[in-house]
Amino acid sequence: MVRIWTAVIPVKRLGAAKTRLRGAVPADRHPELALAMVRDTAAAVLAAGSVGELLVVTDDPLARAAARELGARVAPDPGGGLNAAMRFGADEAAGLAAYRVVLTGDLPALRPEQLDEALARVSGRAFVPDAAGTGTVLLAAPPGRPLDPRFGGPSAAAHADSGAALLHGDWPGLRQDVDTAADLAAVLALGAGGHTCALLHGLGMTTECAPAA
Ligand SMILES: Nc1nc2c(ncn2[C@@H]2O[C@H](COP(=O)(O)OP(=O)(O)OP(=O)(O)O)[C@@H](O)[C@H]2O)c(=O)[nH]1
Ligand SMILES: C=C(OP(=O)(O)O)C(=O)O
Repeated sequence: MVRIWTAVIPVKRLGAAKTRLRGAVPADRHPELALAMVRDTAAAVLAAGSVGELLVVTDDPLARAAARELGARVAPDPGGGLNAAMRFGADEAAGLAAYRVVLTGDLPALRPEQLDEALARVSGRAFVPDAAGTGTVLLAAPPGRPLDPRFGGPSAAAHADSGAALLHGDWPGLRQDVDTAADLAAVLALGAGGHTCALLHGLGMTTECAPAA
């Protein structure tokens, strides 16, 4: 039986987002890059067959508009940082009765089938580490189970220590979050989603864009 998940993506105000990525594109295009990555992540999540609904938790007006345009629901940022936003989206806005999965909004090479495959392997509370192995890109909780997110810093170890199961699989697009300019190059090599690729193409940073996922 295919389980249908409610996905949650938290998004920081774009003007304050992705500070470690600053300098990868001209400063006046930086918020656009952060938004393009959110758009590509959200579009791939919404295209996943096992996702029934996407909830974007943000106070950013442009991110709210983009999320709605894609067909996502929007919830306000409760304040208190990343984990508070994830907890609010998953356990309160979506509700404990749902199958819930949170993803970071910086996965522009995500492919829907990689997310479907990862979600199909979830039993209990579970997570997917990022490409570096230290951070987390996805945390899932089954009905009745609080999400208990521990993102920020070396969160893969924190999630494992909290009893979440580590999901194994060949999901390069899912794992490749973008924190630095080197991550952006990795995403281009994997095939960035349409919004991110178009922006980077316009800046002369890549010669071609594959069709969006
Ligand atoms: N709603 C909400 N989302 C957040 C908050 N802090 C981070 N996020 C989001 O959480 C996800 C993962 O965060 P990070 O990869 O650390 O992104 P970041 O904080 O923009 O990046 P740095 O400034 O480089 O640390 C991204 O989708 C962020 O937009 C917050 O306080 N509220
Ligand atoms: C917030 C996190 O991501 P990053 O370190 O990639 O910003 C995390 O992995 O917990």
